Amino acid sequence: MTGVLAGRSALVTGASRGIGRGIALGLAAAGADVAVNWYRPPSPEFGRDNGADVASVVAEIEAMGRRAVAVEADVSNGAAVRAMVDEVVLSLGGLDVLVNSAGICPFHDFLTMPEELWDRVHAVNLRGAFLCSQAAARVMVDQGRGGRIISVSSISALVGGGQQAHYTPTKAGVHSLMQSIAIPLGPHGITCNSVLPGAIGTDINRDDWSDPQKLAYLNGRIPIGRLGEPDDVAGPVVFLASPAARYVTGAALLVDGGLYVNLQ
Ligand SMILES: NC(=O)C1=CN([C@@H]2O[C@H](COP(=O)(O)OP(=O)(O)OC[C@H]3O[C@@H](n4cnc5c(N)ncnc54)[C@H](OP(=O)(O)O)[C@@H]3O)[C@@H](O)[C@H]2O)C=CC1
Ligand SMILES: C[C@H](O)[C@@H]1OC(=O)[C@H](O)[C@@H]1O
Repeated sequence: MTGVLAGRSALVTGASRGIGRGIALGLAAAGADVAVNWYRPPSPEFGRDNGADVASVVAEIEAMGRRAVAVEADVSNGAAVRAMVDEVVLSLGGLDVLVNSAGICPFHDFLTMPEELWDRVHAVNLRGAFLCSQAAARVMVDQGRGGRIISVSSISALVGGGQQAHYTPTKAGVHSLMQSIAIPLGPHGITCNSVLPGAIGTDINRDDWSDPQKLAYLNGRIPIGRLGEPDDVAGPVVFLASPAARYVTGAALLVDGGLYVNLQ
């Protein structure tokens, strides 16, 4: 879908690596200028500093002839999110597409799960999607030319995970958020949808999938015959961002190679 997003400005959260990075590159390949969100943790115990990763994403987008800007913000922090959106509008001249991709999933047993971990996963995954969607929607409404809000939910919105009692409710919540905000934003020409990726190889599941048995099990359940890659998610997101999807709102699109339907 080369060029379908020419003249559009997009913000992708959590775009320093993984699925968000793939989406940022996909939107740029379709013609959009892209703001690349990343998060610098306050100290190493909260994660690594991925400043170098985000610089390489910006460079790749610029090499396609598109404008790109790196915007640092913790998506769970309302003031930081609103400042980020202001910065995007200043840098790119507006905002037409928001993709909520930032997310965390520190696997943990349910019985010993600390409240703080539950709160942090909800803050980044669900509160972050709310804050970014609200800030972006305010700009889109003021601009008066419609817009697109697309959230990366998950197959985990539909099924459980034994080590993911904190995570799966956030992914169900993210899709539910898109359904609810599709209603007030529809009259402004802003569509709100979610994509539900299945098993996509990124840093988020690197440790979990280091177990060869688990990897073989997952591979065996996917009718398409392989795990997903970030670029597999980018195509459906570009579609939802494109004029072709103008009448699609409040929808959820599984992007899982058939994993969900393959019970036996
Ligand atoms: N991989 C999979 O199988 C699936 C993933 N998903 C979802 O896809 C999304 C992306 O995950 P994936 O690419 O796999 O994971 P990665 O761990 O590779 O990437 C996570 C991204 O989120 C960013 N991030 C984390 N915390 C924050 C924060 N507080 N503020 C801003 N950005 C933050 C990271 O930024 P930084 O580099 O700066 O730390 C990074 O760019 C998540 O929402 C996840 O739930 C859904 C279904 C399947
Ligand atoms: C992090 C997991 O491996 C991954 O995230 C999801 O949302 C998928 O359902 C997988 O569980």
